[in-house]
Amino acid sequence: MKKQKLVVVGGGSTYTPGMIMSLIEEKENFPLKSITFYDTDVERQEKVAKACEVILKEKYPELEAFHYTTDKEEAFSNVDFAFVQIRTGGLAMREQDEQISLKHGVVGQETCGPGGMAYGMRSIGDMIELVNDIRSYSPDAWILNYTNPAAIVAEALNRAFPEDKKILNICDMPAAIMVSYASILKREIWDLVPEYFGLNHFGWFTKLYDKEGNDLTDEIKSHILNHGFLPEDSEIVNDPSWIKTFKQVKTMVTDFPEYLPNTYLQYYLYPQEMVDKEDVCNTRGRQVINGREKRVHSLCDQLIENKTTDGAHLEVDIHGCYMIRVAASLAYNNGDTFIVIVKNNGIISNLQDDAMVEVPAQLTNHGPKPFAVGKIPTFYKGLIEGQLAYEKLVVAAFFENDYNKALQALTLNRTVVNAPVAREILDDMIEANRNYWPELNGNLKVKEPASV
Ligand SMILES: NC(=O)c1ccc[n+]([C@@H]2O[C@H](COP(=O)([O-])OP(=O)(O)OC[C@H]3O[C@@H](n4cnc5c(N)ncnc54)[C@H](O)[C@@H]3O)[C@@H](O)[C@H]2O)c1
Ligand SMILES: O=P(O)(O)OC[C@H]1O[C@H](O[C@H]2[C@H](O)[C@@H](O)[C@@H](O)O[C@@H]2CO)[C@H](O)[C@@H](O)[C@@H]1O
Ligand SMILES: [Mn+2]
Repeated sequence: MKKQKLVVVGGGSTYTPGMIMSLIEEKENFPLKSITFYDTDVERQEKVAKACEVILKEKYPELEAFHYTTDKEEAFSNVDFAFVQIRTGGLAMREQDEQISLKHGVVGQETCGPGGMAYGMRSIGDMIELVNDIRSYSPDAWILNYTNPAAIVAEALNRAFPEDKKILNICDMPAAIMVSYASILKREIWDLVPEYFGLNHFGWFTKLYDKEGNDLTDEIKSHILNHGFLPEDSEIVNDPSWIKTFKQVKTMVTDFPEYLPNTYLQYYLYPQEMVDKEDVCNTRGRQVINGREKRVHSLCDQLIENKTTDGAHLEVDIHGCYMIRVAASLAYNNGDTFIVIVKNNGIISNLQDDAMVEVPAQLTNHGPKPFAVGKIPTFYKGLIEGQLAYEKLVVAAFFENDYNKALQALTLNRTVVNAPVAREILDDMIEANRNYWPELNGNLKVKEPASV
């Protein structure tokens, strides 16, 4: 097997140590020659990189090189794979997105509703720049992207690079849900074969089989209805916020029993309930700043100080393994099936061709070969088309610097609906994102005529 040269973009991410542990776990499936970290934040990356150096020395001695850099040429020259996981504006801007939305009585969330729009408008520019940079040094590398909001990033990258067949956007949420299915069924996640359709963070499992073709869907549904649903992946198993989110799946299956929902649908189907249970001073972004970020940074400090992994709490997680198994299937033509984000082109036959949909696809060295979904029923089609229009309008607002398209987008979003509220949120988001968003023109609010 050819050994791969990998660059992790966003080397300072809180997910990087988990990714490194997963690369070690998966070294037989995806053997590496070299790993380089690239980040724009020297200090943030250095802490994580120095810790990863300790892990790699002990657990990946056969790795020929490990570097970290803020120099694009050094990072992107001659690589086979780029794993991209950046967060433009950092977790501080995530918290602000969530708080602005909640102050207007609307869902405050990283990728859903106004938070997703604000984050999307921040991510797009950096992602386009990164793809251009990677392509100028490694024209043939696979670019696998986790950067959120993946739905909006995928739409924007498809618009900016329509001919580039080696960019693949993915999300770990369907896989994390499948980890819970696997636990219910007392099986391995990799033995399960899903049927799934939707947009990113907006989809449904229609069937779940094992590799022998046995249909396990009803067993999962009745388990959820009778015993509820819980997270099982190591990263989230004990996280109270994720536990609440997974528990909400029972309500969704009770109300809409036809298919098994992605956890993110809770924000669109029960927006008021989601707002009511939030604390504006302790949004999810704040919980991550005080939780995962602190935990990862103190783990890094411990590794750097002790120069050994002895006594360090290091875990493999589905987030890392999923990206790596996707990469392995592309690199070695394995033809394994994964849920990924691709251009519709008839996969969902009653949805427009240019939608970026999330569906199962066989991954070979020629890229994803998605399986046909066929016609989807009216309820799902209606929900998806509204969300798709919102996503496309956000991307159009970015590319065309168009205030009115941004306003249309927010008004269409199920978490907002009221146009005056959409306008107030948009204006607050513009103010908060002055350093990140392009300037939007054409605010057509008609002023009251002056009285005569
Ligand atoms: N698709 C998925 O299912 C999925 C799952 C988990 C996380 N994510 C995404 O992964 C990303 C990382 O999340 P995190 O919580 O670890 O964030 P983080 O802020 O801890 O890490 C992101 C890193 O990216 C760096 N960065 C920012 N802009 C950059 C740029 N232009 N070039 C290079 N580096 C840059 C930052 O300095 C930081 O070190 C986010 O976009 C998050 O939403 C996606
Ligand atoms: O609120 P956060 O920052 O904890 O999570 C936001 C991300 O949530 C999903 O990723 C989960 C993933 O599903 C799970 O397996 C594990 O690895 O944790 C991740 C986050 O904790 C979602 O798919 C991402 O898009 C979100 O960014
Ligand atoms: Mn995701």
